Amino acid sequence: MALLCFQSLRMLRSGIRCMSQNAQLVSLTVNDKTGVATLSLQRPPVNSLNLELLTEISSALTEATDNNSRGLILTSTNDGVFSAGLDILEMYKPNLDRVKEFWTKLQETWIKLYQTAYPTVAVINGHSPAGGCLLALSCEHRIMVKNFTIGLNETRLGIVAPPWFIASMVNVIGQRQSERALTLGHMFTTEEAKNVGLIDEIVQNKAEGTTQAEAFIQKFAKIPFQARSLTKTWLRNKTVESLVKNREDDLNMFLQVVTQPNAQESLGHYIQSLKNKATK
Ligand SMILES: CCCCC/C=C\CCC/C=C/CC(=O)SCCNC(=O)CCNC(=O)[C@H](O)C(C)(C)COP(=O)(O)OP(=O)(O)OC[C@H]1O[C@@H](n2cnc3c(N)ncnc32)[C@H](O)[C@@H]1OP(=O)(O)O
Repeated sequence: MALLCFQSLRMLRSGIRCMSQNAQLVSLTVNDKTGVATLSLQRPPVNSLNLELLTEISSALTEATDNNSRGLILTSTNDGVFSAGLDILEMYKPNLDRVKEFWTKLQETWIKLYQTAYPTVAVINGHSPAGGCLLALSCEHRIMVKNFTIGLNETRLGIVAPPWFIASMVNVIGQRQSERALTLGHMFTTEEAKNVGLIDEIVQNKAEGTTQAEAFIQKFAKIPFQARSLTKTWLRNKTVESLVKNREDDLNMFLQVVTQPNAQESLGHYIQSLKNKATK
């Protein structure tokens, strides 16, 4: 409690204000001087995206809009893992009602993040496989700390990246590079990701990443907000519409693929291999 008060006091002095008071799995703060919001994922141990975390991310994105944020930095409180992607336990031997809600919330969160009116920057301060990579790809600018990995590795798990995951990558690195990366399930090192254009900047640490992210958002200070946001909407509309118009089909396809016995078997082996690795 004392620590909380001390932290709040320190944040107030530096002009950082806490939003999302009820959130537990994310923190949302805003810098009152710049109007830039920071959304930090904080679901230990690896920010895997379960229904509850997705719900909090989605609410925080709306709150940043309602608060007229000038920009948003997406990052993790865990220096080591940005996000481990979708929580595999949501997809393994799933409860049907819950897994439907989970996928629908994932769709909603992606649509919101992909279309925010404000500029978005991912400060990728750790590994970022699969759904973690999707979050980063949905931002407008990606800054990554050295010595980590990022990519859409679904095929390695025996599952398939849905078309909107694929489109998010194609829009950033193009068809040829995406085809190679996705079919192999390749995880790029920070250096490789920079070379292929998957990320825009390499930094030494999160603090440097945050400074660079603020500088990126500051570039838009003199660009009229609505002109910018409408341009972004039109640039991204085709990609988003392809999901918006087919959400039910996408959900059904996901349920069909993920409940296949061979997909369940692959997920089961994968969970076990992660557990074995963790206990070594
Ligand atoms: C139109 C429709 C098309 C069809 C759709 C069909 C199919 C569905 C497509 C679904 C798409 C899925 C995308 C995904 O995001 S799948 C998830 C992919 N994620 C991964 O492969 C990452 C796995 N994790 C790791 O590689 C590592 O954990 C790490 C992120 C590099 C971090 O390493 P480290 O810090 O060393 O941590 P540990 O490995 O020791 O893990 C700690 C702890 O966390 C558990 N865990 C890790 N990742 C996940 C996860 N994604 N979900 C749930 N749990 C995870 C791990 O098991 C350890 O647990 P214990 O402490 O209990 O042992």
